Amino acid sequence: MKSTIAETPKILLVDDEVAHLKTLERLFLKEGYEVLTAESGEEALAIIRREPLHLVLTDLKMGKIDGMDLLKLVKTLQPEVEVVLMTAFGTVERAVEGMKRGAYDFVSKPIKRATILKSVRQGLERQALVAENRALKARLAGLADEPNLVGQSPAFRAALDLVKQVATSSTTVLLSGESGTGKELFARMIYELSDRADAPFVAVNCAALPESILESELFGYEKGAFTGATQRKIGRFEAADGGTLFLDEIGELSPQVQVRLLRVLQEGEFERLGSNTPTQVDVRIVTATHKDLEDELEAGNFREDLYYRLNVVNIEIPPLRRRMEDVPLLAEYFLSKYRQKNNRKIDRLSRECLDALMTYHWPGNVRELENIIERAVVLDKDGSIGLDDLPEQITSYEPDTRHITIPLGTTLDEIEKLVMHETLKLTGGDKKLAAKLLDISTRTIYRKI
Ligand SMILES: Nc1ncnc2c1ncn2[C@@H]1O[C@H](COP(=O)(O)OP(=O)(O)OP(=O)(O)O)[C@@H](O)[C@H]1O
Repeated sequence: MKSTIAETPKILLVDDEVAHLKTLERLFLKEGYEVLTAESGEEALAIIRREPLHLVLTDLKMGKIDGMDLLKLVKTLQPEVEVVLMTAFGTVERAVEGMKRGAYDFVSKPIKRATILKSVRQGLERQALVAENRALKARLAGLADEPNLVGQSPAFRAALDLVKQVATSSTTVLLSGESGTGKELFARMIYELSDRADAPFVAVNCAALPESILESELFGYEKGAFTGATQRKIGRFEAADGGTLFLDEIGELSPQVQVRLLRVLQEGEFERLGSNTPTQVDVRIVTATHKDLEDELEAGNFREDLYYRLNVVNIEIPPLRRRMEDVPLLAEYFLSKYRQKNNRKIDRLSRECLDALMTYHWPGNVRELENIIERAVVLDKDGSIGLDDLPEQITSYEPDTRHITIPLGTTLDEIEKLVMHETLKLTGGDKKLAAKLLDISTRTIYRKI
């Protein structure tokens, strides 16, 4: 059976017998694989560090880094890559030990063509299955567990864990995070997981209404309380009685409304506008802000006593650019959402499209990503979302050159070189300035170059 992998499989051959390595290379090239070769364990390690692979076929007995070492290194750096070991007479026991440590198979030298081809093909098939399984599981974990909150990154999970922890109490929660990070969704999640899930969830955006209207919206009014108050109206606090009131953009509250809110929090009661009789309510309050409320405290715009009442538990939702691992999951989620909604047949996001999404800095966070995928679904003509379906702000985005990403598994030596190189690029080749930034002497920088 031919391999079921869609991509061209990329395999690394490692053997210190050069003639043997060449024979193997020809054999696998003929099969249509992409083949990389290494004549030593050290050379192989350098490749494993930088190249995503599907399978490694390595001799067991080599110099300083042997096949067994490589097996462990592969399983550490690229755990999904399958390893097939080649053993000479007398090393079969080591090969069996290798299987225990995660090698897919071993073949004995002298190598028979049919045997090794079969072993590598099967190894590749398993690799593809494992990778696919993992992708599906990650997607399911993101989708099924919380129907509308998608994300797998540790930063996102930590915020979600906190939500689960506090949901069942009646504690006041302050959600902070940039615009579009999903604060409202988090508030709904707190509500859905709480004991109050059968009572109402009422959301008010404090920034959307002018002060006078906000006050009457929140607390309600009696007939005749002001011109136009032709009949009594209950406010959102009363509407949310027994349930949860979500106040979005809490940083926008006027001093007057802050005082009234503080009183509800302290005493569980308030008066409708135009009334002297207090109304009692039992409401759980969840608030959200994209502003830094501590700054607002310092600037005197927000009451300290109210801040401490609201901020009993603070859940910070990280901006999307700090959890880029979530971008592919969210993109897939929105693709399937808008594909269904618009009745479109689009099976995938192209590699280039995903790369572009992974490079962008997402100032508008998840909301921006959602809008972009919705637009792409509507614009798409060929059944696959490509670069041409993305707006210019994404395709022409130049990433910040002041940061570099270094994969784990890079040697300190290489890290040093990389940082020096990038710092010199940043200073336009000015070595003195680079030395200052790196906090080393100019002499050292010349020496290292
Ligand atoms: N983790 C997520 N999974 C799925 N959808 C998300 C997620 N986070 C945000 N969204 C979606 O992104 C959009 C913006 O989310 P939301 O309105 O909750 O953000 P917000 O932080 O309250 O924004 P603002 O501060 O501007 O009010 C919504 O359509 C929401 O459904």
